[in-house]
Amino acid sequence: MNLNDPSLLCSNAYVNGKWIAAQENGIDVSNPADGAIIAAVPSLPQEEIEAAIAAAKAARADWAARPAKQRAALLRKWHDLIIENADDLAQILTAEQGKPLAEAKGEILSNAAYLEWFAEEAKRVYGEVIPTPSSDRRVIVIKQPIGVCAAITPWNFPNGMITRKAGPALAAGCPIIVKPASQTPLSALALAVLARRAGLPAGVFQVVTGKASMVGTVFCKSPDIAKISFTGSTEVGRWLIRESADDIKKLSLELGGNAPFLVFEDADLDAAVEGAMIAKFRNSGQTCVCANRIYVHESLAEEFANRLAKAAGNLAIGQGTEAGVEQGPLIDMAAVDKIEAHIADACDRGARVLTGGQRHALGGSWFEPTVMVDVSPQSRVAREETFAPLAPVIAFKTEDEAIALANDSEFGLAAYFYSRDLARVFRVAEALETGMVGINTGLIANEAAPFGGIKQSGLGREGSRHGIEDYVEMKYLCIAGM
Ligand SMILES: NC(=O)C1=CN([C@@H]2O[C@H](COP(=O)(O)OP(=O)(O)OC[C@H]3O[C@@H](n4cnc5c(N)ncnc54)[C@H](OP(=O)(O)O)[C@@H]3O)[C@@H](O)[C@H]2O)C=CC1
Ligand SMILES: O=C(O)CCCC(=O)O
Repeated sequence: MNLNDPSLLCSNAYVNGKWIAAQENGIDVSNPADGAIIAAVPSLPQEEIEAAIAAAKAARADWAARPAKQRAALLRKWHDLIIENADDLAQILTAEQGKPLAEAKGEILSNAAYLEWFAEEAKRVYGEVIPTPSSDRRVIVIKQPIGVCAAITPWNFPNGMITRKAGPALAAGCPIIVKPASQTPLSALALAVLARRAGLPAGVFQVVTGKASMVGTVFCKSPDIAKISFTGSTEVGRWLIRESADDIKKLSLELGGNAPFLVFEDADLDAAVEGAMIAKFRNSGQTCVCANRIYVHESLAEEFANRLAKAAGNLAIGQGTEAGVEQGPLIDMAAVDKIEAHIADACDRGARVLTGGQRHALGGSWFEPTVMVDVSPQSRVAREETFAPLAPVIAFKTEDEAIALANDSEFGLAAYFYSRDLARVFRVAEALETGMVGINTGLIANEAAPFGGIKQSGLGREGSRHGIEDYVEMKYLCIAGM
């Protein structure tokens, strides 16, 4: 890595304003492109996680008491430093995660926007005065920070998932402790370097690294953690609910998706193919809102699949650091095993591979972008999140059938559809059982929008004015004797 500011490549955990170096039992961080070890971060013992919680608890009252404008100014400074250092942050991200540099920089810039957004939103956490049923009383609602928060973040957006959670927490007046994915802690630690540089006080923003189950248990069992925000697998989300049930802890959960992508007979086919390319192959298919199953009206299915296969077959594959590369390696070999299993299962049920279907000649965890047709709706790929570059095309006959297929899932994060019929646009959008719907677009996340799911895809929303509500408690003041 050739960084303008080498101090951003930090392998120390950040607790109470101090850096903690790895001992001999550190966690190796490797580059998925070549397996090379980039760094080792500490596997912190339980006492250090408890120390981080104690530091956050100690910092809480001062942080919450600061005027929102002051908190906003610090968040804004952090945001500006992230933008200034975006090229270095992108190199660190690509080195540990594999995605192309341009995508890495896109992640950094588009998610720094959440810090800016919530810095502005901090000043608008309004209460209410409610007219009462009796004239001698007044009802006032105030909103107060929820308390110390913990965030557990995944490897697919190692930078963005942190700013999305830290932004609203810090804006609302809550200290936050982040436990990044063990595969990608360096982006989190670089953010800590910049948070410190921006002037965020000790204990207000901390990054701990270590064994996930231990850290998760300490967060869940600590009476001093008021809320946990998690992005990752549904399985771990479920575990967090169970583990924190005794304390009735507040949870925001952004879990698995299985996004349907529908193309109706009145769709603009070029636009639909372009949208599917983004919705499916961004981050090599490793996003929770990735199109997982593509339902196309039977009159267009073959044509759509052929065009999609052509576009997918043209994607430039290589090291994320090479200019022009559009698909990096998958995060690890388990991801390769999963896509292979989904392809084999679909083929066993009669599907045809139009492009891809194999490990890429580059070896390692690279996999060819794959498009399949004649996929059975019963296939694993239609029922489980593949989290890899596999686009299965399934034909449908009627709008009702398409909606029923789309909704036939325990997940409800994102859905996409393409149609130029206004009445259908509203009908389908309202019928889809997901928290987010992309209509004639394959890209839906931005800081102004409430990102989140229904069903088993999670709880809470990130972004928009709603995002800060997850980090405040409402208190009702009943004033009598007026
Ligand atoms: N919604 C999304 O954006 C994501 C969805 N996924 C889905 O999950 C699948 C598996 O990916 P995987 O990385 O294993 O996802 P996980 O849910 O296991 O990991 C996400 C985060 O949770 C942490 N974690 C794991 N176990 C625990 C625990 N017991 N207590 C507290 N924290 C825990 C991980 O830490 P550590 O890294 O140290 O194990 C990581 O920081 C993917 O194939 C995909 O389907 C995965 C990532 C993101
Ligand atoms: O995969 C996720 O967990 C978030 C996706 C963010 C985005 O779409 O930019």
